[in-house]
Amino acid sequence: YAAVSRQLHFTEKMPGPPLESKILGHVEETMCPPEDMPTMVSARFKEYGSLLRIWIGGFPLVFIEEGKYAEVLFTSECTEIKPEFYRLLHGWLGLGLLTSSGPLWQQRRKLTNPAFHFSILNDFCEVFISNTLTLIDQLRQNPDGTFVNVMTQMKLVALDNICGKASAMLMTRMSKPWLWNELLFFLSPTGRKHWRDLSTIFEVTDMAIESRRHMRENKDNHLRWGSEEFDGSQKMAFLDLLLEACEKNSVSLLDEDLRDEVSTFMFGGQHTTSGSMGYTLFLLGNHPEIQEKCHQELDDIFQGSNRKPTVGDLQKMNYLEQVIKESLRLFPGIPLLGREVAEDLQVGDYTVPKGTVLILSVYSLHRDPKVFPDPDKFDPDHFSPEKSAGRHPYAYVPFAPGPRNCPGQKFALMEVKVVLSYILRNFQLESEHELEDLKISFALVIRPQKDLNVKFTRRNP
Ligand code: HEM
Repeated sequence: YAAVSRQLHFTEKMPGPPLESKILGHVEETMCPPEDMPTMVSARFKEYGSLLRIWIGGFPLVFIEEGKYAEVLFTSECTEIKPEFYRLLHGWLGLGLLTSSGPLWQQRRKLTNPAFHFSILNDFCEVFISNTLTLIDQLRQNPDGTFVNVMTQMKLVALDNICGKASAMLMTRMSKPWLWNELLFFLSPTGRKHWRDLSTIFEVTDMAIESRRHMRENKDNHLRWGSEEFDGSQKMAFLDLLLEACEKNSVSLLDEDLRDEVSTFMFGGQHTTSGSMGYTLFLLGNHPEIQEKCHQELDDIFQGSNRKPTVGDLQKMNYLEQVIKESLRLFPGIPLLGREVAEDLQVGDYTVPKGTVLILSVYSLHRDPKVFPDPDKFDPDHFSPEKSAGRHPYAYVPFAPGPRNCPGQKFALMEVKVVLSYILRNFQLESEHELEDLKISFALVIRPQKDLNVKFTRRNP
């Protein structure tokens, strides 16, 4: 009670909608369906400014949308804790890297960090290329001139659909406070459906772990990673790092822990990346002049050859990189980032008391007209070297800065570049809908409300 009154004391001073009931708080925000969330959040910031508080079920939430506030959030040592609402993901991601906090998170982060070393990334380039060639073959099977939903097409494995549903469930659950209780949730029809989706996900993750374990046990099966012998290599993908740690007993990892981490990487690595590719294709499909500049850049690099890209080629795709960054600005994979404040924290003129949840709306931050003039326009020049120079370092944070940033960001950028450059070398894109007509929802990831249909017409590289 003392902690709640203290939070009330400090947060009452902040701008925000009037508090009619301290118990229920701002129920309309809680009950807001995911598709109304972007409008609701923007309207609140417009009304109260770039720092505001709301109360939900007796707890304050402080929303922020400006680079200077984001800087405080991500540079403070007391903001490594994931808020209570991440608990709603525990049934799926358990206490994996994304959802855990404290010493457990520190240990796992340290353990998996080497999996993102640049030498590992370079090895992955080949994997991306071979998957993309399959995708290009699939796209070629669509007759020229038919529209394809790019979000479905970019989901390179069917499982991603289920991951999408499981993540959307988090928002549905957040909008129905009676489903926050685990027992009530799992007794409800929505909860039972969620469990069925999760068991499919778990079947696949368990299979992946088992088959990798089996491969490791049969070292004579010529299993190689990159160019080095598998068991003598320092270059290991993340699952190998975890399995090796289990074999050497250097950390204690139960089968459930392995499953949590595999699910976390599957969710973190797949859904966000396929989303970024889908939005970028859609945006290029309704901006022919920008698409033409990408074609030009790629034609200059490949000179009419259909050879595979090298890591060096990818580094030369500067304009395509600007396009990808701009697409992540407009549609950041994770639109809202939450952190619990472990100590009182001074944010601007206000003290955010210990235990309060701070939520950065990355979506609103990235559309700040003071930083990105004409913020709703798709303009890759926002990321030209000249325009990027001197920009507030926390004005653009699609991968979240600070100690809990995305470990897979380089991996993701490389994957997106490989896939998009291949598609652009082979096809001309045309989107069915205009950018202005695109409505999005805030699930755990950002989702389009309608299919993003794009026409792929073959072109000669
Ligand atoms: C365009 C693609 C991606 C975007 C936009 C993205 C974005 C993010 C963001 C914003 C966070 C912070 C989440 C939070 O604090 O709640 C995060 C965390 C994370 N991401 Fe990514 N991500 C992408 C791709 C990837 C990939 C490819 C992987 C793995 C291969 C990955 C693995 C993770 C993990 C494990 C975390 C949790 C890190 C921690 O809490 O220590 N992500 N990502």
